[in-house]
Amino acid sequence: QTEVQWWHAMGGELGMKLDEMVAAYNASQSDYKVVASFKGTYAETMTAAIAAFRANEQPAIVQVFEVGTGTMMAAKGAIYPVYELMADMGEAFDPAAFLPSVVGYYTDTAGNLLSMPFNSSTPILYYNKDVFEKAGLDRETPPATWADVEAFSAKIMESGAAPCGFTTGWISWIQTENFSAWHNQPIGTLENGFGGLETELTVNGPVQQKHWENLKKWQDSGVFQYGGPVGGNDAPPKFYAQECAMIMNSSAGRAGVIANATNFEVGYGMLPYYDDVEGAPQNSIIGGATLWVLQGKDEAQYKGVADFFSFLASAEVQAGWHQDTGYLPITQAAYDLSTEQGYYTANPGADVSIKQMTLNAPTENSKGLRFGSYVQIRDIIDEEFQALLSGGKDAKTALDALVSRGNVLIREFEAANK
Ligand SMILES: O=P(O)(O)OC[C@H](O)CO
Repeated sequence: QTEVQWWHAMGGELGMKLDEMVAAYNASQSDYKVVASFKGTYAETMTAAIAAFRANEQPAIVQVFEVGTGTMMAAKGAIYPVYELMADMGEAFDPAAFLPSVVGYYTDTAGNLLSMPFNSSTPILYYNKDVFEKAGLDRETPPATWADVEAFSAKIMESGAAPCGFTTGWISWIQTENFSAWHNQPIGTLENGFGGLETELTVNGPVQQKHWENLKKWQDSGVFQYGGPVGGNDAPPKFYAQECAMIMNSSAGRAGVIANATNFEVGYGMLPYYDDVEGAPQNSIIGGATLWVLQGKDEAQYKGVADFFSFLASAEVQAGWHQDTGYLPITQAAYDLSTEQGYYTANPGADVSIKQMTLNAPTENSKGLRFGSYVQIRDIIDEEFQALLSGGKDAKTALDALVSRGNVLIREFEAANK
């Protein structure tokens, strides 16, 4: 039996579902054994894999979050592009089976799919229906606009239904990147970096500035409680404990919500938007991760990888993963099967993520983003946001600093990868 190592970043409920999926694969055949190892956050997993590659101790498969794509694409000698792997191993593979918004994110300029789509998400809004009702709000109506979020939060806090209006995961991914796409504002030049390495960040526009200003104002008045840096991992507990009535988080937060929000009813809504911004709401962009194959393994292992990828992409497995976790159904077949199985009818709100992703045809501001060194730029976003919250900088100064510090990293990346 050939062992195939897979390093991943799925903790908590997501990790348990992943382990179940791997066990099902291992039980389904006897040639290969996939060994899944949890390596921490997305950033930690990626750093660990890069270090392991240098020491020739890399796994065959590593899960890398969407913002690591630029870095992985540039690491040419280290990666085994998935389209090449599947062809070399004689494994049938049709990239057209995946949704265009997912494939487009991981395709090179020649149209080749470089990494294996696996867990794509998009951020949505979750709210506490019971708290809404206690506050005299309609329990079936989530806020549509940021003005609604503010007004609903005031009612919730004044009535004593909950001490905080809302919290959020990922200031970078949700309140900056997706916020920009949702309002049809550019994150950077050259189609948010898809058009080439000579790109620059432009995420300090007036719309983003107004939003960061508001987040600071809402933090000061208690309407908003920050979910903490590193992905906003402190946000879900505030929602589960009914401290904050609303949370904006990954659609894949659904698994955690179902497991932990057991004594109140949860409603689902799209991300709020500012209704005075032309073109909003546009569409949200994907997050989550894909599976990258690393060089340096023998053919038997790569055959195992190819076989495992076919298993992961099958309609049954993808539909199960989507339904269990809240990740998007990344193939049309997984969506059709979920529909046929009655999943969306039985779980109202479970399709909010899909509706939001496909609300409008993507513009060059809302296809996603691709910048070099973006993992480090994410850290800069967190740092500048902290500086804003602590009162050290105003929104304009923080966003301007984010852009100029980020652009230095992008220039260095461009110089190193020309
Ligand atoms: O928590 P996930 O897997 O939905 O990913 C969120 C972000 O996209 C990570 O960059």
